[in-house]
Amino acid sequence: MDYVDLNYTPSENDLLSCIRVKAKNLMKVANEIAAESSIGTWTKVQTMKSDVYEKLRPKVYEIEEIGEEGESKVGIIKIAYPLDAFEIENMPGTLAGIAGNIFGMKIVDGLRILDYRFPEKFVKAYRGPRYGIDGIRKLLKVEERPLLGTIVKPKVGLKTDEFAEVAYNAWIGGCDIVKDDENLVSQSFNKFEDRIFKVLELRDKAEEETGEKKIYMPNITAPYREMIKRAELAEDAGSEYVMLDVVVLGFSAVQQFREEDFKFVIHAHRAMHAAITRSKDWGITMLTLAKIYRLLGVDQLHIGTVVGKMEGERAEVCAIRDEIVLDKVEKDDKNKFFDQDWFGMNNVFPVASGGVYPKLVPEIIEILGKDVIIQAGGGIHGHPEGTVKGAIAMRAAIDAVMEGKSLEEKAEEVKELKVALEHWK
Ligand SMILES: O=C(COP(=O)(O)O)[C@H](O)[C@H](O)COP(=O)(O)O
Ligand SMILES: [Mg+2]
Repeated sequence: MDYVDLNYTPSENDLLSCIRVKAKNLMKVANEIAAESSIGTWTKVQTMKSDVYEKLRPKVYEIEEIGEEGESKVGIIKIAYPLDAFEIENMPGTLAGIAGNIFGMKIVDGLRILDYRFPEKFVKAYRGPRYGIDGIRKLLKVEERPLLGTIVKPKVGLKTDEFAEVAYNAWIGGCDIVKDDENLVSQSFNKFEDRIFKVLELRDKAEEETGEKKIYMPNITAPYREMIKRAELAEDAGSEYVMLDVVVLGFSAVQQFREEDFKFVIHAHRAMHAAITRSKDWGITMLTLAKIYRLLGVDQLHIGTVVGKMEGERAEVCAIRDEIVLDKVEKDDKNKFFDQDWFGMNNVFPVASGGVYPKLVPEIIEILGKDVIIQAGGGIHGHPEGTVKGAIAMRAAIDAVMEGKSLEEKAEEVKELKVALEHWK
C-alpha cells in the first residue's frame, strides 16, 4: 500500500480531498485512487524515481467504513496531496489529476468527491470574485434586503423587441435584475448584438422612471472567442454584468474569462451541474464545485432554494452558502468535511432560483438569510395580471419580510400580492 499512511498528519500546505467510495476492499481502492490521481498507475514502473515518490506522492490518511451496499463496502476516505505535484494556478490541470481518471476505475463501485480543502498558497493563486456581496450591494444601491431578479420567459422564442419589453416591465414592477435564461444566447430571432443594446436602452428608461438602479445580465455563453466578442459588445453597451453558464463553459473558460480583467459582475448559472452533482454515488458535490467557482472568481452563483422546483436539501444548500459567503468555514462532517479558510478572498452572492413564487419568499429568506438574490421566472411572468404585477407581487413579498409582516397582511396593502397568493396557493 504505497499511498496509504494512516499515521500521516496533513500539512497546512496540502490540498486535501474527501471522497465517498463504494468498493469491495476500501484500503485497496483508496490506495489505487491516490495513485491514479497523482503519480502512479495500475502497476509499479521501472521509471519511478525515489525523489518523485518521496516528494510528490499523496497520502491516504483516513479511511472510515460507513456502511455496506450489496457486496460493496461504503467508506469515506481523505487524501492529502503535496502542492508541488500541481501547477497550482491551473485549475483544469489540477482537476484532471484529483478529479480525473478515478471515476472510471473498474475497481470502484461508486466515487463521489465530497469536499476539497484548499491551502493558503492555492487560494492565493486565484483572483477570486471581483466584487463580493458588499460590492454588489453598493453597485445596486440596495443595502439590506434580498435582491429581486427575474428570468425572461418564455426561455427562448421572443423577438428582441418583445424580450426587451418584458424586461422593461419586470424592472418597472420592481425587479432589480433581469437576466437571460441559460439557453438564450444569439438565436436567429433574438441576436445578441441586437438584444444587448435594445434591452439596456429600456433599462436606462426604467432607471429614470423608477429612480432605482436596474441591472441586465446578458448571457454571453459561447465558444470562447465569440464569448469575448459578446463581452466587448456588452462593455460597449454599458452593461455592468455578464452571465456565464459555467458548467457547460468549463473551468478553463471561466478561469480565463476572470483573468481577462473585464470590470463585469460575473453571474454564474450552473446549468448541467446536476449531471455530476446529483447522484449520491458518483460525481462531485455542488459544494465542491461552488468552492472551485469562488476561486475562479464568479460574483454570483445559483445554489438552490430548498423549497423550489430543483433538488437540494436544506443542510446542503446552507453549507454551500457558507462556503461561498463566509471567510472561515468550519466543517460539520455532513456536507462540509474540512475547515476552509478563504484568507480574505471576496465572497459570492448566493442566488436562489427555480420554481420560486411569492408564497415561497419568506421561507427562502428564513433558510438563506437576507444576503440572497431571489429570482423568479414563472413566478413573475405567470402572474394572472402579467409581468409588471408579477414583479410588484414578488417585491411586496420581500418587503413584507423586511417589514416583519405576514404575506397575508402585506396582501391587504398590495392587491397584486393578494392575486399571486390566490393564484399559486
Ligand atoms: O430559469 C430558471 C428558473 O426559472 P423559474 O423561476 O421559472 O423556475 C433557472 O434556470 C433555474 O433557477 C435553474 O435552477 P438552479 O437555480 O437550481 O440552477
Ligand atoms: Mg433558466
